Amino acid sequence: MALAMMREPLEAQAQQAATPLLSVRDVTLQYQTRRQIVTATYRVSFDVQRQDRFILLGPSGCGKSTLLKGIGGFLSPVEGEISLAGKRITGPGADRMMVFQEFDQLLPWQTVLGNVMFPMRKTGRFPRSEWRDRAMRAVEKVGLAKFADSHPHTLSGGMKQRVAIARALAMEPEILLMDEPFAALDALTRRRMQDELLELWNDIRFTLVFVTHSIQEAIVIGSRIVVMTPHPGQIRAELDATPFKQEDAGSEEFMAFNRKINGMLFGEEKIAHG
Ligand SMILES: Nc1ncnc2c1ncn2[C@@H]1O[C@H](COP(=O)(O)OP(=O)(O)OP(=O)(O)O)[C@@H](O)[C@H]1O
Repeated sequence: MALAMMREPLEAQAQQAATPLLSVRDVTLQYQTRRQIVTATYRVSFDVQRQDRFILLGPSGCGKSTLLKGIGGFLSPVEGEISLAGKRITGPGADRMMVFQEFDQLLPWQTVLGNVMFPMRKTGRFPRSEWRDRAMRAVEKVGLAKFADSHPHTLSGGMKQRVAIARALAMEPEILLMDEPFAALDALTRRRMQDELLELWNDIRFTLVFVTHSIQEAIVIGSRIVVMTPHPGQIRAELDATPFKQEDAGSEEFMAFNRKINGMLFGEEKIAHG
């Protein structure tokens, strides 16, 4: 009897472990404009497991940002289903936090700390007494403790992105959604931010869905890479990128993997000549 009672939670635990954190099933996403219906993604399916660094890679206009909007709950599929931990996503929620490319995603009248506390205030996710400490810990994690009382206009682009990342992670979301977060940075800062994001991941092991159209960035950041076709976006391939690190970027294996993805995106001809 006791054993039978114990079995149920174990089975429930096993089932939870087997359920992907995020499941995207046959999802078609569309925009209705005044003149026409634009199909951004067509019957896209993939699963994201806990602690994945999951990359959506594809040419401009293939629907990467639209998929993030769908996962964020800002756009509903016209076909298919997106679910988080087995529950259908029907709208935005604090369990999914987004970081964008734009530097102006911060509130200019709030300090760094104020910005990081803002979503806690808005959602009441944690007790009020914890907001400041939680925000400060996140600000420290991204190396901005000295700038906690500064306003966004006094910060560099990279620092603003760090604040946006701190603000998202401070909410302890189930998934961090990043839409080309480093695309507007100079090459050196971009590389540093990639390293820092990976350090943060090593530390906290969050689940990440990251949009980029840089093959190099996808390989460096990702544990899994979904390669999408041009408009309307579909899945061309799903690849394992765990063996590749930033420091391997010059290796033959890394370059061969890069060429393989390049071929998938731009056709075999480019591989032969590239
Ligand atoms: N608000 C909108 N209204 C109508 N069509 C839209 C809207 N936003 C995006 N689209 C269209 O949906 C398709 C997918 O756009 P999306 O921005 O998701 O692509 P993307 O892969 O993120 O591109 P990029 O890499 O250039 O950001 C494109 O054809 C785009 O023109």
